Amino acid sequence: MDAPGLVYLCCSYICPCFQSRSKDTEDAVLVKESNSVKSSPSTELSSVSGKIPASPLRVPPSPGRFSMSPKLDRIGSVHLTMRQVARATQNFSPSLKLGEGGFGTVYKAQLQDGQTVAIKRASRENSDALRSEFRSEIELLAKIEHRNLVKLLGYVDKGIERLIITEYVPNGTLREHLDGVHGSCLDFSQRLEISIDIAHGLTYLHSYAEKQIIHRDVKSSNILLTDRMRAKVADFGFARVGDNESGKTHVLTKVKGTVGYLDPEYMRTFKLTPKSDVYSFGVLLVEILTGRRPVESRRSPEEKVTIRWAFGKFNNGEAMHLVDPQMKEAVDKKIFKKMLNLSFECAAPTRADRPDMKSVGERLWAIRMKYLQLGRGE
Ligand SMILES: Nc1ncnc2c1ncn2[C@@H]1O[C@H](COP(=O)(O)OP(=O)(O)OP(=O)(O)O)[C@@H](O)[C@H]1O
Repeated sequence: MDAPGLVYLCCSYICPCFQSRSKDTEDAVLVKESNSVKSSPSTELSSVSGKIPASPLRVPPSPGRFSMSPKLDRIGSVHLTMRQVARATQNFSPSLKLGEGGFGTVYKAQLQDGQTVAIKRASRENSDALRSEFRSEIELLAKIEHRNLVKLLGYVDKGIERLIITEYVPNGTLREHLDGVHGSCLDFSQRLEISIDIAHGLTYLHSYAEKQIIHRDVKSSNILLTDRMRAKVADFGFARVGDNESGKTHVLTKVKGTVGYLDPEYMRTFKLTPKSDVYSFGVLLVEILTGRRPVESRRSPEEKVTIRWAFGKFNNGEAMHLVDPQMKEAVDKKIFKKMLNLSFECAAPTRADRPDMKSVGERLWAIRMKYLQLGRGE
């Protein structure tokens, strides 16, 4: 890491934003409920300063969101009636439940043509409040196609039911794999490939999608894995369209995201840019390398905030103490340090010090080259 980056990080960790969140945001935390015990709940923070409405229901239509198109129910390749959905999910059978998030419940479903899909069903009690989130997810997903992003297949909006049909990604979440829930733990090479996949998915959103998209909820439970351990970024419920076309550098908006992954500058200023995703990616990269969640509440105070703990160890020359003990193979010190360096740069407190997602992908790719050369004994 270059010196300025380190200086900024040091300042931040002496007085970390995790602890010194501006009072106005802390006073007005609107929590997007998460029933998942495994993942950190996504939250929505809103200013009470008067500049930004406190309630999501009072937010005026913003130019950053697409308007609801009447043809929306024709998007995607899968068009289902509620009766077909009921059949495909065996009446939303608990046995087909894949998981639960702030938006509702996700089911595995088998279509009549044999195709397996995932169906996200908005919870009834939240369906009105979450309607805009639902629309946001639909409209954004409909416009993207990339192998590292979960693909939207269809959508149903009938009466009180709101359902999103996406490709089914069969191998659980990244967090589950770091927890060893699926048997063997991820080895270093898998972690490196997964990091590259995530970086590529985010680069597409930031730089190559029809409109710039900021995900806003990059975290390990939103990364789904395929049978071949390729990663796909999921859950666009919080995604926002960026404002790069009009030449603006940021979008002014309520703070949404998940505690521990949230960009401190965005939390402080309400200014959202793709660099907020870069910050979350930095936190996620530390999680991938160490296996630890961004906030480990049961640990001693100096180890609670993983990135701060990791940065301290790294600066004390103890980088190799950070290797996830679940990784059984010997991890090359140089390669590991390069990855840590990159994660700290991404999680720099000031966004100007963070690289953009495209160069993060390129740097991970260069690390991969080095890693492969080492494996060949070059
Ligand atoms: N396309 C999919 N294929 C397979 N499993 C999925 C798919 N989408 C979601 N899941 C499963 O359902 C769970 C819940 O997903 P969901 O996106 O609703 O919530 P979350 O991201 O875990 O939480 P939150 O919405 O609060 O951030 C995921 O953790 C995952 O296990």
